Amino acid sequence: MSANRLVCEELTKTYNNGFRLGPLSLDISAGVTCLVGANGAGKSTFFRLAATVDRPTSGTVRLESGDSRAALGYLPQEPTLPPAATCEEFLTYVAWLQKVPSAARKQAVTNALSRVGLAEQRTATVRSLSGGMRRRLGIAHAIVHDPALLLLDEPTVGLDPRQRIGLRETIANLGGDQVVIVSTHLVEDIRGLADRVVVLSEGTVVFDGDVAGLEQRATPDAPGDTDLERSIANLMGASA
Ligand SMILES: Nc1ncnc2c1ncn2[C@@H]1O[C@H](COP(=O)(O)OP(=O)(O)OP(=O)(O)O)[C@@H](O)[C@H]1O
Repeated sequence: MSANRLVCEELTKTYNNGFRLGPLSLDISAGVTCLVGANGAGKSTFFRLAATVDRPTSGTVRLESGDSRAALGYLPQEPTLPPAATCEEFLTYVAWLQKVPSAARKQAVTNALSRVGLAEQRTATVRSLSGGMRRRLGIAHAIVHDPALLLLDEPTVGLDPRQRIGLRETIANLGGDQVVIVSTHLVEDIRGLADRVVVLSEGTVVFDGDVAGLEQRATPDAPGDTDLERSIANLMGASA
């Protein structure tokens, strides 16, 4: 049985513009966790620390993995995809980079394409894909090596409503024994996706719980059309 967890202990990151993330102490287990916050709340900063592409000012973040699988898949906010490559060529290259053994590479690419609903686009070039398909290819690139921890930074930004629904279904189906963390500031993403919601405001955790618990935080005077919108509006202003 898998026991994958992302564990943060007193994690902080300070920038010289005065912004400070944390201290965060979080234990995130398998399933989909949505990291929610207004622009500048610290979501991408957290992702860069969790992906170990940036170092904390203090504290620790580590993946505790119950098996020996590859550690990390990371979809940054603006992934770079090679326009002239086909989906298959690109993912085969990524699988090689991620040290998927050559005998298993073809199957890994097939699995990743089918998990994101791009099986029929296998031989299509990246430049011929729609925006939504490119986002899904970005996710395929993050999951081709079946990582224990999957970090998706604002995967639904820039998509039309239909594409967002499709992508949410793709992400919801990933779940399983992976720790999946999705950053978003879109309320409908949270409702469609989250097993757990962590709301950040100005670098601090102001809510950590499930969607039902989040809805209970709504107050009638807050802006928004639903309890979820009203509670998030409240929380985003919480540390202001
Ligand atoms: N490399 C950096 N150097 C200095 N300051 C930074 C750096 N990266 C982010 N910041 C600052 O840290 C704060 C948090 O930024 P961050 O990008 O983590 O927020 P975010 O929640 O991801 O926002 P958005 O939704 O706009 O992407 C901001 O004040 C930002 O200006």
